[in-house]
Amino acid sequence: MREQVIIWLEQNVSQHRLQHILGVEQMCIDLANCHQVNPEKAAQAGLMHDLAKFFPPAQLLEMAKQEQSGIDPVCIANPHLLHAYVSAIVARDRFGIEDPEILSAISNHTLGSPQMSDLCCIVFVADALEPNRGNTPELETMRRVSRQNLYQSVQQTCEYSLKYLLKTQKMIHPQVILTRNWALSVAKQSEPNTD
Ligand SMILES: Nc1ncnc2c1ncn2[C@@H]1O[C@H](COP(=O)(O)OP(=O)(O)O)[C@@H](O)[C@H]1O
Repeated sequence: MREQVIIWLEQNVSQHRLQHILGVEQMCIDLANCHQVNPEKAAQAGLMHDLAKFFPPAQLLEMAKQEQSGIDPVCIANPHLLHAYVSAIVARDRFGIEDPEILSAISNHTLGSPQMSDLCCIVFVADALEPNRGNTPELETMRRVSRQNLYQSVQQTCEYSLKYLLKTQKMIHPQVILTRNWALSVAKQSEPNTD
């Protein structure tokens, strides 16, 4: 299955994106081991999180509309945001993934979601923090936190994304704010992992 997905990715995403995807896959495995999550599921979700990354906007909109009636206005304005949701559709229809936890982790990797599972949290933070994202002090600190407190890591990842969107004057999808508020509220209650 992994080989099949990689062959498909080689034909459907850039080399640069494939390196990112493999970085996410590996970081998902590491974080899953760290936070007692199933590493095979985490690896599959990481490997398939960006299947639709290079689908054109019209295709993303069409595929999303076939699954759900109401596409929200921010996604209509920026259909690229739908690549996470559509990647889950491709994982299901092209690769036969039926596990709702894996499909949900793929679907939520860009915006997150309040009450999301630990598997979802892992893919969400690994997408932002895998090694190919760079080695700034801020990213290094965030990587440390991702091993210690998954919810604090989700909070930081949301804030990192929000800072970027504000700085570059991009439209903000409100779901990331809901995710950030949820993660903030649970972060303090969760036990730090002293690994
Ligand atoms: N809350 C948000 N609102 C609007 N755009 C967002 C939001 N979060 C991420 N994006 C944008 O959506 C695109 C996809 O995000 P992401 O899946 O994290 O992609 P990448 O792996 O390319 O960074 C990026 O251009 C990112 O800036």
